[in-house]
Amino acid sequence: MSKVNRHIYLIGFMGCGKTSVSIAMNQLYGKNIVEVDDRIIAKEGRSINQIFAESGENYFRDLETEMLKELADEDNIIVSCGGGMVLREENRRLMKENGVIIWLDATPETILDRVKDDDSRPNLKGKKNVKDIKALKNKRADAYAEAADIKVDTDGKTIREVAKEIYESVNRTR
Ligand SMILES: Nc1ncnc2c1ncn2[C@@H]1O[C@H](COP(=O)(O)OP(=O)(O)O)[C@@H](O)[C@H]1O
Ligand SMILES: O=C(O)C1=C[C@@H](OP(=O)(O)O)[C@@H](O)[C@H](O)C1
Ligand SMILES: [Mg+2]
Repeated sequence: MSKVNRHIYLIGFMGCGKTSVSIAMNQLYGKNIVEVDDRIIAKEGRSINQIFAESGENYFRDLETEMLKELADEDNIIVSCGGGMVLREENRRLMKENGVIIWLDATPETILDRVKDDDSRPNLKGKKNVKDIKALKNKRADAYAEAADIKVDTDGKTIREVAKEIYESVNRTR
């Protein structure tokens, strides 16, 4: 085991299932989970839509980095990241230093189907169509690929199946 601190970081585009899969990993395997978005909401006392509208995306990204630094000191947790966590090189480095990084992926069609009725994501405002999702996903693809240790395609799999696949592949590498 090369890394002392073995968090599991879930990364990937919005709607690929990071939040749901982390909850399933808690239910199935008793793993402690941290939802970075929830920590930010609690710290700020406002929604992500409000934070973006009132303080800007860059302010939100600063909070994400701050959270990653705080979480580095905790013990063996599953960290459900927001979809933009990988955008900063510093964040990718912090995750690499502290655990194994799992990239959850899905096709734009699947993503659209999963996010279409949810208005809690400011970066999807006015972009709930395959073309725009594909474009933003492509823009971020290199960052996800650069960060990831393991990629899991989630199309056609249940949340529990994805959780099981992650659990098994992480244990194989440990
Ligand atoms: N593998 C899956 N199969 C079916 N629905 C899924 C799957 N993964 C996530 N979902 C659904 O998609 C929506 C977005 O999932 P969420 O966990 O919030 O994704 P993320 O945190 O990556 O944005 C939720 O309604 C969730 O129930
Ligand atoms: O990809 C993004 O830019 C974002 C993804 C969201 O998290 P999910 O990926 O869990 O939806 C949340 O952090 C915020 O709305 C920004
Ligand atoms: Mg989420």
